[in-house]
Amino acid sequence: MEVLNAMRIGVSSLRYYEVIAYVAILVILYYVINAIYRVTLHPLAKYPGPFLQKISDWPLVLHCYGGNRHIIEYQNHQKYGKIVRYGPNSVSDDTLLPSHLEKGSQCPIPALVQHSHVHADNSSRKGQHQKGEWYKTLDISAGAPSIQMMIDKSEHAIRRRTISPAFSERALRDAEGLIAVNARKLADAIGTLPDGAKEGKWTRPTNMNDWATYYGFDFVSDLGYGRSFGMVENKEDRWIPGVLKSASRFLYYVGYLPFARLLRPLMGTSIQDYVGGQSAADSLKYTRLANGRLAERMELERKLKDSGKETTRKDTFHYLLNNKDPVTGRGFTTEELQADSSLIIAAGSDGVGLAVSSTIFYLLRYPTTLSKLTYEIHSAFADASKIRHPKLGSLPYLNACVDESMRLCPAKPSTLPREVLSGGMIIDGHHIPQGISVGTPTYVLHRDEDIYPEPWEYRPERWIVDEKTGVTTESVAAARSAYCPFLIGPMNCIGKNMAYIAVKQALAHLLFRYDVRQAGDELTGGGRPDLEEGRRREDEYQMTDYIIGFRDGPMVELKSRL
Ligand code: HEM
Repeated sequence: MEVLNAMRIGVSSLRYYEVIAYVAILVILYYVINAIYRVTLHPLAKYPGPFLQKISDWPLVLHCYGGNRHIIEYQNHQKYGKIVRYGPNSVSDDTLLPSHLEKGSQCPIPALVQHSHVHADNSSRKGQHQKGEWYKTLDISAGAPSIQMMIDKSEHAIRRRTISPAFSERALRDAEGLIAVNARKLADAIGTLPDGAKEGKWTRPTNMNDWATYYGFDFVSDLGYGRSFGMVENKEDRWIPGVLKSASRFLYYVGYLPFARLLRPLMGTSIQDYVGGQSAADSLKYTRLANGRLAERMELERKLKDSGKETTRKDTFHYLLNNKDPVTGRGFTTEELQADSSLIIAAGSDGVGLAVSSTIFYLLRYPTTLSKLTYEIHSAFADASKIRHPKLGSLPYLNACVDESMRLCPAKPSTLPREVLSGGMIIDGHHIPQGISVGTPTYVLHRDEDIYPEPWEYRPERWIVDEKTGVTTESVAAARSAYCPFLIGPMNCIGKNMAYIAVKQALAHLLFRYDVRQAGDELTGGGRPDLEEGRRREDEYQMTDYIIGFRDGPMVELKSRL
């Protein structure tokens, strides 16, 4: 008691600035001791990585904020090797297991794609992992998790079963007609650019990425809600892609903030309109937009039911509003539907936009490839109305061009975090303990020169077995097995087949209708010598990584071929 009294007297006799100084010293001491622990006794202490990233998560937050995380990850793996510690509790692994290659395995699966993206269903199995904490901030504003946020595997499986009919073979067959309408509108709209209408004239320069992005949003909303945004034809809604980009940046870095869990309860409230800058406000604006789209669609469904009519068009939300999980009988709550509404617009639109604009960039950079692809498309279809599957899906060069674009520009280029569960897991012979975040950076993996010789080159031929080019069955199998723009396993992209159709429809319609050339002396959209290190390759289409790869350019001109 006396001691306590003495302490109280001691503290009360301190001046306020002395108290602040002592508190500051204690805080600094805490961080210094923590940093020393993280580089000495911490279970990840032996793994190489940049010093600041070993002791703090703040560099990662800055990389996400700056949009260059994929580039930093590439540089780190070049410098430190296959396993890199990129945060106090996080490691990434970028290469194939050498043992698989030596054995000449048909399916040399990358170390962490195998472990972290293909989830283990047996909960007692060693090597268990689940999606990391970062996922908890995605789509959080809706008040319930979206399917992508579902961390618990059995809960995810229920959600996936319920959503699956919207992406089934049958749904895809119905979808292609609608996607083709959107692709035709894209080609029509580009043709009405000034000058292009006059026969034999090139259009004025236009930004291919803008058009590809409008198309991505239009097809996703048409397919999702039965009503297109109409961005290709009208300017009214063209503000939406900018808001999504800004919102995406916000959700990216906020999810990695060391105090993210304290912020989560505030997310989705009007506080975001005032605190957190423009991107926080945009995140809320985007949520309201997605909620609004859903509310309209729910109202339509209600009216249809009241009138006893069946919908003639089965869009994605027709399935989501009416489906129940066949095993548990559970349907979706409104909050879950809102979260999936935000997810589906974001997941579908920019991924497809990126694949289309990056393909056009690389085709302009490689004129022989452009000629070969144009020839293939023209030989396959007598007129634009015939551009449909199964023929569209069977064009080997088009398939190879699309795969090569997504190899170089995967829509989610950086490490997607997976958390190791109890029992730990073994990666490349290393035991990684529980609680550690692991993952594979797709951008880095897709540039592994053992699997993709001359990895920076856009070479669709690497996907086609051909004696003349020296591409063997084995090399194509190796390239395929490490290829993961949609990830691998039960939590991969459910819209993968739809995305392929949308990308091929757009490219086929554009190249069928037009000759395309770069506008001006330089091909825009690539790296430049005056940019930061890692962004200086003129032949590499540049992405700004805010979860999804955002981009600009190329500026193009088009001339009608018909
Ligand atoms: C080229 C285009 C696309 C690419 C590269 C792509 C890529 C991906 C990736 C990598 C994931 C996993 C994300 C994670 O685990 O964090 C994912 C998930 C997802 N994607 Fe896509 N996507 C594309 C287009 C689409 C389209 C068109 C749709 C729907 C219309 C869609 C719907 C979804 C959904 C719903 C998920 C969550 C799946 C789940 O958690 O079970 N995506 N996508």
